[in-house]
Amino acid sequence: MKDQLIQEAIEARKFAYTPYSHFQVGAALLADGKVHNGCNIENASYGLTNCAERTAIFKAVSEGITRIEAIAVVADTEGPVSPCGACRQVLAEFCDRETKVYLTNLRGNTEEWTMEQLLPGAFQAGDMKKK
Ligand SMILES: O=c1ccn([C@H]2C[C@H](O)[C@@H](CO)O2)c(=O)[nH]1
Ligand SMILES: [Zn+2]
Repeated sequence: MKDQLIQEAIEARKFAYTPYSHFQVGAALLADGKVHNGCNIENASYGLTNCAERTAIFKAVSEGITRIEAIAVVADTEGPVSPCGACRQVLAEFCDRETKVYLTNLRGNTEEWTMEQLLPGAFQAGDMKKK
């Protein structure tokens, strides 16, 4: 599954809309036995850019998934790509602490992280419960 997710992320990356940064990113996640992918989508108002990870997550959630089983992210970086803080927080909403996150690049340098390693002590819904 790891290799399939990476391959699907590489494919999705080709659709990245990046006229400003020219930095293409792809992501692919497994949920309920199905793979959902996404690419980064930039905007002339730069701050409205949506990263590949969040595109894949939002696409999957809008098709009814509730938990992510694994996710791969790829870019043409020196080492494995490193997801931004916003994406780490959004991932934390739909991943368990032990969910595998495969970070890689086009040269095949791959690291396996867990959600807990990616965002230790993430703020989650349960934290809003009053004692
Ligand atoms: O993990 C990452 C890091 C960056 N980007 C995008 C956002 C922007 O389009 C471009 C440069 O930051 O890369 C992602 O999609 N995912
Ligand atoms: Zn991001």
